[in-house]
Amino acid sequence: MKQRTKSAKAKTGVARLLELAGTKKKKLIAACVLSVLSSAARMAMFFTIYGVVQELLVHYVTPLEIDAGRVYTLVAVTFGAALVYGVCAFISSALAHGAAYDVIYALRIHIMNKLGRIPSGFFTGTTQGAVKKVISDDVEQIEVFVAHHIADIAAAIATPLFTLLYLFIMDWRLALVTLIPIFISLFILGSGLKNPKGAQTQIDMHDTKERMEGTIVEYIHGMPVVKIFNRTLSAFRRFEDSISDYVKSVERTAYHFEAKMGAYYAFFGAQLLFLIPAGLLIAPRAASYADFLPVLLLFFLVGGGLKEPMENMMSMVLHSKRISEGVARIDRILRQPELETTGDAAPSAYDVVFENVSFSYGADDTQAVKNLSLKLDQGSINGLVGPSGGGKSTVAQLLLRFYEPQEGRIKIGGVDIRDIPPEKLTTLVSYVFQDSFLFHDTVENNIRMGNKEAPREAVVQAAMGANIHDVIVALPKGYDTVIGEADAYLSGGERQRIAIARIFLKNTPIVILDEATAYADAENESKIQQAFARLAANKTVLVIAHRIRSIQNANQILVLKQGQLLGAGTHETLLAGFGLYSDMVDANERRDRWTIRKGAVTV
Ligand SMILES: Nc1ncnc2c1ncn2[C@@H]1O[C@H](COP(=O)(O)OP(=O)(O)OP(=O)(O)O)[C@@H](O)[C@H]1O
Repeated sequence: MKQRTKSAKAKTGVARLLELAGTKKKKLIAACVLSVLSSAARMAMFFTIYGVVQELLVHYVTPLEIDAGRVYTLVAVTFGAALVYGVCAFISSALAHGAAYDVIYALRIHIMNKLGRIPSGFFTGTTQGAVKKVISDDVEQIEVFVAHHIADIAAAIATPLFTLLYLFIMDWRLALVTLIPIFISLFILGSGLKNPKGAQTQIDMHDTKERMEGTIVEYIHGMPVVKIFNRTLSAFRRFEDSISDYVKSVERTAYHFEAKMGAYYAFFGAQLLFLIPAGLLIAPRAASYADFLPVLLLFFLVGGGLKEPMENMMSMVLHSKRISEGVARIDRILRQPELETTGDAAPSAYDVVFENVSFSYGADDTQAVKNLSLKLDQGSINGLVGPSGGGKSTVAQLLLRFYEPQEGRIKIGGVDIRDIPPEKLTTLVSYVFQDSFLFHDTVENNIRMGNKEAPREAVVQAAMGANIHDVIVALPKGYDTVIGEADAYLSGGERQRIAIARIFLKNTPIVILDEATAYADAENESKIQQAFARLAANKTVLVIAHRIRSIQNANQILVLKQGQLLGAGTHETLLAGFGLYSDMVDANERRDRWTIRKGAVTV
């Protein structure tokens, strides 16, 4: 495994892409061989046609001497070559496409598996967008490359090589003349691509395109906020500006390459321009006009035939930079450090201990948790309170190993969580997020996320425990209703109760509830509170709470400020002896007394 990572590090660009495509090499090699064969058959047609033309021209004054047998054979071979060309091109393309889809399927699964092993803290808002781009766009680019370019390259190298060899044998002078426009056009293209200004215009074009795509996604996501604040026009202006920036960068690139690309295309197909004068010069010196004319015609024909494979090669070279960037982005994910597990322990007790834990999100960030030590007894309910930004969510995420602390240890039942395999840890700790994500799937499958093997009855029991069963059965298709489809609208509190049902079904001995009542209305809140009370029975529970009311009966309340534990105790002991806590309680009570009367907020 280590060796694989080492060799993976050594390769970049197309070489790395081929490595990623590794398992499909046989199909790809077969596709390349068939592509070369189809190209060879295509070129062979030019030579057989040349044979026919030669036969007819040599005997144009004595038609009776035409070797009909040779002509028929050549015509038959031409048809045969056309057939070989068609069949080989078809099978080669089918194999390359098959390999490409296999490769991108395997690659997407590989990336998804890897994502499962990366600490969850990796997935912030920004990385989510980047990961989405890698899995959809970059992997898709690879499909285009594998399906279309790899086999083309084989043909693009083999066909001109063999053809030119044959042409040199036929007439080396005309062969050299055939090469002149190709070399001139390649030189023009190369100088255009190498020019730093040209390279910069291309980079700008890609950057502005990415910015435009980002703005489009942001604009659509932020549409409700834009509307609420009536910022449609200004938001739209930003969106419009990003499109116009992109258009301008495309224009700049087009202007920069205009003359060069024009010259490139003009020369690339300009064999006749050079062959006609060369032919006129050589013809008078040829041994026989009837012998030379078919050769010249052959060069006319084949010169054009050389164009396509070489153009494919050019297009591959032009695309290879984008492919390299995409492969580098895929590798950035594949090379993310994974959660390291140092043991295979399974704790038999479920108390939680933080021992001198310190953590900061980045090297330059201040510590979100500072030398924190705390204990949650098995089967106890613990409230975690403190000012916003105090580190409450960070503590919960450290217990889930979303991040690794830089110092200290976290233990469950006396076992360091680094010694517990991640798949085991998820069976010990569950987390009800503030904003739980529901998949576009049936209600039943969404609850079953908690336990894939659970029978329908267990799913229903869990929904009952979470106080959501009645809402589910009232949906158009009950438990089979697909969440998010027409007539299957669920309120925020209802969605949260579905998330709680998941945790019921998962039935872990340790549960973290993150401000789960923050958005609920009074009715929802009491239903959620009941659900929590049932869920918490006999479990070690950590409630991250903004409402002191919801945790004032907890066995222990922990007060966290700027990442430090400032106090721990019951509601009563903290109230009696800890100023910050009583201030928080006062503030909470004032907030809970708020009423809105006749449009005025009174305290
Ligand atoms: N992904 C992150 N990257 C960098 N810093 C972060 C990240 N998440 C949180 N922080 C910082 O860590 C500190 C603690 O944040 P945390 O979310 O744990 O506090 P909190 O007490 O849960 O806040 P709140 O009650 O507002 O949810 C804050 O200064 C915050 O800005």
